[in-house]
Amino acid sequence: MGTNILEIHGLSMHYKIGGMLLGTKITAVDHIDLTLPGDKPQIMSIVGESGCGKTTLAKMILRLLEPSFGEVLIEGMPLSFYAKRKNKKAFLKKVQPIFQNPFSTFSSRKTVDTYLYETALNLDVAATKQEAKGIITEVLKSVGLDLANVAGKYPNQFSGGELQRISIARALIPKPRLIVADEPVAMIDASLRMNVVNLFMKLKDEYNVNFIYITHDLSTAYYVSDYIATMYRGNLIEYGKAKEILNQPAHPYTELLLESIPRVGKKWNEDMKLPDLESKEYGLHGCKFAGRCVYAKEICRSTKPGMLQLNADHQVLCFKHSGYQVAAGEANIGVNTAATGNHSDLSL
Ligand SMILES: Nc1ncnc2c1ncn2[C@@H]1O[C@H](COP(=O)(O)OP(=O)(O)OP(=O)(O)O)[C@@H](O)[C@H]1O
Repeated sequence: MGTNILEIHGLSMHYKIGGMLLGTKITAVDHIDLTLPGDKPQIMSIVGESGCGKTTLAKMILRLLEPSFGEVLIEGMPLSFYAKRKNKKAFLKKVQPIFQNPFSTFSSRKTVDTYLYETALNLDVAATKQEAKGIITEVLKSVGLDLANVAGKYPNQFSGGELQRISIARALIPKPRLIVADEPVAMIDASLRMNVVNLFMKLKDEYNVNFIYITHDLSTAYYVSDYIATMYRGNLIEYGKAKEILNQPAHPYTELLLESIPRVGKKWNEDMKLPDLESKEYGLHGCKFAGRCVYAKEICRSTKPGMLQLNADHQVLCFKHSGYQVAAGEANIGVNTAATGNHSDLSL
């Protein structure tokens, strides 16, 4: 068993909205624990609708945001290690980002191959420009492009799909252990999305690299993933092996999501209406999904569920699986039995 590629412990992010006095606090990521095993390269998708906290989680993994609480470890090393100036390069050699809009990744005034050479030389992957050229040729070939056709061109001379493939090639230059791709197909023509997603599957073995694929695009997520993490209003509500989640979704929200993926490129089912305002749901005391859940009982509204381990590869944040009992040491402490109504038999 290899070292876990990613471990997340009690990770939270609070944002303040509004002024110092009248402002409110939003918990965009709420005490998330998650482990991605490192025995073989994996693709883990983080799925959830707009505003559920996916980007905030990704930014914390990429060290672009400092968590309010908790920690992230990459191959056993806490991110705090990379905060030291001398270790910043080491982080970029291990973890690389791919962003949603490839046109904002590259400046319109610089040729894209300049970026590729800079990455190879600045991260000490190559000692000379000639050596860098060999590496760049190889990574571009891996994403189906030829250096001769890329060299000397500016971003606006490429399509979105081509430019995103160049971003992927650039991320591969240091042969990282983890690539965090935040909505990498969102700005690409629907017909080309599968090309990019298929590339992830090919590259994970070719480069022995793990991917975190953040997306609204459920069909590609379920197609490409080894692991799936579903988020809802800042909570990780289900996590586990993709096959198991596809065959036996345990959370009512994941069930709903699976019902809504008839075709590639499908986003969220427009019929899925929110009964509560988003910010109101964030502030709910119990399960954030209770207002939309057909199985919800009183306990779901009054008490925050704890993560329940269904088996070694599957966990869920839902009372349904514990027969609406509070799991010992899991649910939030200080459960008000009066608030839980007739659930006086709760085993805390
Ligand atoms: N800098 C910020 N200040 C205040 N609130 C923020 C900030 N960034 C994000 N939020 C809020 O935190 C919540 C989670 O946002 P986040 O962007 O992480 O979600 P997301 O799932 O990535 O959404 P999307 O798919 O639309 O990008 C949202 O309610 C959002 O409005």
